[in-house]
This record gives sequence, C-alpha cells and structure tokens, in this order.
Amino acid sequence: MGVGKSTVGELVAERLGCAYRDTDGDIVAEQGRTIADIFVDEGEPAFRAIEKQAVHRALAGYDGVLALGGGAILDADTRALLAGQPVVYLSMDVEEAVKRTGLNTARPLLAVNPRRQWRELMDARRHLYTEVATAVVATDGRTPEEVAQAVLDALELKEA
Ligand SMILES: Nc1ncnc2c1ncn2[C@@H]1O[C@H](COP(=O)(O)OP(=O)(O)OP(=O)(O)O)[C@@H](O)[C@H]1O
Ligand SMILES: O=C(O)C1=C[C@@H](O)[C@@H](O)[C@H](O)C1
Ligand SMILES: [Mg+2]
Repeated sequence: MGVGKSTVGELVAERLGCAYRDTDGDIVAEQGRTIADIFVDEGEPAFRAIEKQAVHRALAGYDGVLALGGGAILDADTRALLAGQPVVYLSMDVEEAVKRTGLNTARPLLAVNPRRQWRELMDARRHLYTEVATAVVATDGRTPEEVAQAVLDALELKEA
C-alpha cells in the first residue's frame, strides 16, 4: 500500500505507449463508493470477492500495465492467473511506507496504527508477493521516474 503502484504504473505505461489500469479504480467506479466504504459496509471478505472478480475481468485479454490492489495476491486463483505474466513487486521499508501513506484514512487496513499494521501485513504477505513476482524493484530513495526505469530494466523492456 502506498508503494507507488499507481504513480509508477502510469509512468511505465506512458513510456511503453500502452494502456494503464488499476483494479482499485475499477472497483470504485463499478461500486460507486470508496474502498474504505466497502470495507465498513460489508467487511474485508466481501471486498476480497469483489476484488477477485475485478482482477479476473481486468486481466482477460488485456495488454498493458495493470496495478493490483495490495491484497489481491491473497487469493490463490488470482495468484494462479498471474503465473506466466510479467509481475513486478515494488518494495519499500516500513519508514518509507509510513511517510508515503501518512495517516490517510483511504487505506482501511492501515487506519489505526499504520507502522504496526504495515509490519504485520508485510510479515503475512511478503512470501506471496515474492511468489508471484518475476521481478522485485526496491523503491526506497528512488524517485518515481527512477523506479519506472528500474521496472523497464528488470523486465528488459524498451521505451516506445
Ligand atoms: N518513489 C517514490 N518516492 C517518493 N514518493 C512516492 C514514490 N512513489 C510514490 N510516491 C508517493 O507515495 C504516495 C502513494 O503513491 P501511489 O498512490 O502511487 O501508491 P499506490 O501503491 O498506488 O497506493 P495504493 O496502495 O493506495 O493503491 C503518493 O503520495 C505518491 O506521490
Ligand atoms: O493491501 C490491501 O489489502 C489493500 C490495498 C489497497 O490497494 C486496497 O485494495 C485496499 O485498501 C486493501
Ligand atoms: Mg494505487
């Protein structure tokens, strides 16, 4: 969360001259409410079901850069769908995460104690991010432009 998927994803798409899409954005558009509201109204399991459908729809026949929600990889079917695709895991350390997400309540899973919650989420998920990733790109101390270039380098893709 807050690692720069949207910022960097858009830059990478711009450099490749291809489409950019973000499943969190798709969900908000389709549901007509914020992600925080879906969590509050229906709880996390209901959000995950909505998210799973959104990821599957977004990936079907898609050719471009897709930013996934941070928890999408919790679903085994989604992980299977990502197998064979170029998948980048953007990483950062906890202090960078707190700086980037701040106290922003748009991220319900970090709403109470961002530092502790971020550590717990990463301890639970790191192995899944690593499992689905074909490349890991560290974002600490790099500008979004530098991260975008590192992504292109890691995937051995050239600018359009
Ligand atoms: N490399 C970077 N260095 C410093 N700040 C950054 C970097 N990349 C993104 N940011 C900033 O961090 C914040 C979060 O970025 P962004 O919204 O792109 O992340 P995200 O991974 O899409 O988040 P979410 O999990 O909410 O979808 C923004 O304020 C953005 O400007
Ligand atoms: O990491 C997560 O579990 C989340 C990340 C965001 O992209 C949103 O999908 C939502 O806030 C949950
Ligand atoms: Mg985003």
